[in-house]
Amino acid sequence: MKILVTDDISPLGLAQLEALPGASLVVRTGLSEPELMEEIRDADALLVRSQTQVTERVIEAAQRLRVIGRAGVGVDNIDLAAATRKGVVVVNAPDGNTIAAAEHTFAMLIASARYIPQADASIRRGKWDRKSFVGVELRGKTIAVLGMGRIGTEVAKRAMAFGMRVLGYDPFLTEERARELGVIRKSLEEAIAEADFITVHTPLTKETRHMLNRDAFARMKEGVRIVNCARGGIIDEEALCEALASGKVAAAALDVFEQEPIPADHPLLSFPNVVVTPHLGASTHEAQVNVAIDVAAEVVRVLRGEPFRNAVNMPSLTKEQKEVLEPYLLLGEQLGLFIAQLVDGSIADLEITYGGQLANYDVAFVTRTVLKGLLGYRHGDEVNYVNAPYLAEQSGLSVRETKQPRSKVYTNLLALRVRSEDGEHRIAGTLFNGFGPRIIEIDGYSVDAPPQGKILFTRHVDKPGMIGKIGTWLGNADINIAGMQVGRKETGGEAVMLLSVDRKVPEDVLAQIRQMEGIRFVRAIDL
Ligand SMILES: NC(=O)C1=CN([C@@H]2O[C@H](COP(=O)(O)OP(=O)(O)OC[C@H]3O[C@@H](n4cnc5c(N)ncnc54)[C@H](O)[C@@H]3O)[C@@H](O)[C@H]2O)C=CC1
Ligand SMILES: O=C(O)CCC(=O)C(=O)O
Repeated sequence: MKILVTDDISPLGLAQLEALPGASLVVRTGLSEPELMEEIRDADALLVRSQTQVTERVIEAAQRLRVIGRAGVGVDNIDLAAATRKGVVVVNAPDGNTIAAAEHTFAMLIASARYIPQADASIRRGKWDRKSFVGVELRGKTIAVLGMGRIGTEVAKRAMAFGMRVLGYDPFLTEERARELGVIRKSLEEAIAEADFITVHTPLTKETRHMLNRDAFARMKEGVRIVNCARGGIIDEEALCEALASGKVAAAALDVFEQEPIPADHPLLSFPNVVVTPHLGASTHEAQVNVAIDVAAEVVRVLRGEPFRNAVNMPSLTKEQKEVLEPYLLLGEQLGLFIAQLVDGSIADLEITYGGQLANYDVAFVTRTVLKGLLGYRHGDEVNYVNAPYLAEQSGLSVRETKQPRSKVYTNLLALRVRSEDGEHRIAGTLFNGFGPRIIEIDGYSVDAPPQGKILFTRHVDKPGMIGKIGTWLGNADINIAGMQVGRKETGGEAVMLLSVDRKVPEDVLAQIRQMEGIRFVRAIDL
């Protein structure tokens, strides 16, 4: 198993990966895209920080890749859509560098308010200039924190400790949470218009790209100070240069840039009131150990097939969710796999009904397992929990989830209905206390069978001798029957039968059974 590491990641984290049986760790930093494409070809896992650009071409070149681990928060250097398409799970380490980034933001804010780097440089040039570096105090000033997530919140707390009035803008910041933190909740327009200092802490997304643009700078106070320790691109650098040149912006402190490394002749570097660092927000010993240990543990979990917490391109389960939902994950996949084998032709739509207590949970992950079972039957190993929803969408399958919390018959119910060119099929399952997952209904007939193993499923006329004849065909083919379940709605109507068999019923035996008088439908199911 090859684990490729292409950025500087703490050896304390990598040790966990080296300890994996059969793992071979390959550390190669500073690779060009073609070199990375070559190196990733036979890799099972890739670990990066922010430097490696994991492009679509790189992901497509990988033949065995299962996981990309990002030792840090931002994943804008990874083509998530390409990873999802390819079924590669992307995990990050979102908690380990929060404090490092918040403290760096404050270091930058104070450095720019008090001209510390400029004064330091002046002394080193042999001067003792006390007039050029008169700064501003933080106490009593207003700071706008754009993005009140982990880092923004820590920055807000520190700003309050300095006696600042803190305005918070974040679509997910509730009034209650803002009050709890002592932050004044504002719209983006209000926040940037009132602030003496503006600091950004959002990810770089389509919405946040150039969030601070010409228009935004025009609305700001004269002499505002800007800090960006989140991502280059959230601030339009051209607009910032204009605002610095006009004096609208008194100072800027930047750790991140639209292009990294920032070109030495970049116009921003010509402003003496701009303080810069080379993307050092997470560069503390503590943070680098934290993120390396966290991300390596996640990658180990993915490689071992264990549940992981911080997936970026699929939902993760909390410990509590996992405890409740785990048996349904298996049931969902088995029901999906079962119904896929009942259907002929392409499936147009799928309805998943969550009934009883199950309806009260976030069932997104269960839906993924159903899709994996359903699509995996036809597309094989190419389908996994990461790309199943994408592949469903690609194949034009419409998926509908319905919830019926008041299901009276079963405490929990998971039912699938698919519509295809040849009609409709339905299957339902539940979890019986002490008996595990059971199939309880197929095409409207009540049954009670475990969703596993090799099964012969028939729908036939309910008349004497049918079961015996089918049994004889199986006996002639030397196929042992391990269990049997029958179900019918009324005597003499139609019945269904599920025979657990020791090996899959081959096509020639199916053909013989299919020709029997009274047989309506027969399938060899392999779960
Ligand atoms: N300079 C550095 O070395 C580091 C930079 N970062 C950057 O900081 C960013 C934030 O990190 P965390 O606080 O840990 O992430 P987080 O996910 O906890 O917080 C991000 C917040 O931004 C908010 N947000 C998203 N879109 C928004 C929008 N359009 N307007 C306003 N708010 C929006 C979200 O609701 C969320 O609360 C990361 O995405 C990363 O790019 C993180 C660590 C180190
Ligand atoms: O890996 C690094 O040093 C950068 C950290 C960062 O930008 C992040 O975690 O988003």
